[in-house]
Amino acid sequence: MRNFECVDNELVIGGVKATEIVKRYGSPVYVTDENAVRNNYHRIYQAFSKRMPTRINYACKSNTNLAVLRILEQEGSCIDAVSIGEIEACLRSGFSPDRILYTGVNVSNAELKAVVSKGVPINIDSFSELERLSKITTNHTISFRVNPEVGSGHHDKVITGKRSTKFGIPKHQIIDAYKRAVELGFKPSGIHAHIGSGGQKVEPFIELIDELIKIVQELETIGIDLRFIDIGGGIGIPYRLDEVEMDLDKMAEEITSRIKSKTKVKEIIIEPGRYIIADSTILLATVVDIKETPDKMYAGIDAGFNTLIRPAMYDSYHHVAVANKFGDKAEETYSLGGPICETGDVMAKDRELPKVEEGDIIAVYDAGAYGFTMASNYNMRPLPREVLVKDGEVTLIRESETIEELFRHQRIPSRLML
Ligand SMILES: Cc1ncc(COP(=O)(O)O)c(C=O)c1O
Ligand SMILES: N[C@@H](CCCC[NH3+])C(=O)O
Repeated sequence: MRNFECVDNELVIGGVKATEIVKRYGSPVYVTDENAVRNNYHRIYQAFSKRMPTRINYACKSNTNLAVLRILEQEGSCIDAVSIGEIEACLRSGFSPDRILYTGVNVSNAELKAVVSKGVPINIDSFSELERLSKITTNHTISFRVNPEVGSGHHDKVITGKRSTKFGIPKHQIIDAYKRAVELGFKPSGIHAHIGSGGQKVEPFIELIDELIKIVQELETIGIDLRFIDIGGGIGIPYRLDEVEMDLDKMAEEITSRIKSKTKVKEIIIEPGRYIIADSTILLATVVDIKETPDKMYAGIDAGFNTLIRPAMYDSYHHVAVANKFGDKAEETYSLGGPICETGDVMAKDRELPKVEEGDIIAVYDAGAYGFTMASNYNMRPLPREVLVKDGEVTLIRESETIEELFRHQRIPSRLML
């Protein structure tokens, strides 16, 4: 969580007052600070690259805005993509196919063919996918995702590495997968696992690397030498004031020292999404309604789980502040309800805030990862704008949808028009 500048009692991001942004672009609006994205990328890249050759595959499912992708392309990042749509976004943003690694789950033949045709390396998730790919081509760069039976994450729904989840090749079958790939004519280049998202502890990553190293060593004894180990993403960030950042330096040291001393592997890949983009972005919303119930004060805002679903979906905590009363002391406890017709549509529960009035601007922190990318049109509400701020300048990077656009894919059969 970032410490934002306070000027004239107002929250300032990237040199621009939040109120100015809302005046110009309306609300709700996602605001991304370009310098923060660049700095986050550097921090994680440096932590690992000073120890061994490192590749950052930014997990673009966290935020696929093309401007964000351009920034990361300029920084030298590579990409973790999960769909042909994400691949297309990255190609359009200037990433060459070899800078993208496709890790799908339950991949259809149509998608496999499309990924092959784009020349993007494939990280295979199942025996079925391997066999189906071999019928399309065996002249393609592949690696395997293993289920390491090590899991971690901020919520049960986002822990991927536990035994028996839908992800990866079961640990006890992974050696056979490599043998089969070689038999089919492939030359597997690496191994991948992802334990889950948003964990704040280093230990699961150490457990993971120990598991991956055991597999790599066994492969080396049968003559299959891998170029890279990809430890996936999942590095959490402090969403609460009293949380501390995970010790990235310790994580990097523990992992890289083991790889270097125990395997022939030459490169580590990390796939951070949240770490790079979450705290770069705030969501600005306007207070439209105040309601006092017998037990609670609600401040009603114009952003609900259609705009940011994490609180409703995972009970996630996002820090909130009144951007136009940024220096004021807290006076009352409010819950921030959204405009969606569901009881669970509460962005923030029981927060101590300055006196909130209609027209105030609420800043929802750490909204850059899995914010816009998980937004929806539920209740027929158009998707919001996104803007980029840098050194006092604001640029629109996504226009909001219009009501008209909500109808563009619907068709009414003519017989219903009679
Ligand atoms: C395969 C893979 N890699 C990387 C990530 C990125 O995770 P995070 O945003 O927690 O770093 C995800 C999402 O959990 C993922 O599924
Ligand atoms: N969407 C989740 C993270 C899951 C990442 C995708 N594997 C979140 O908002 O925390």
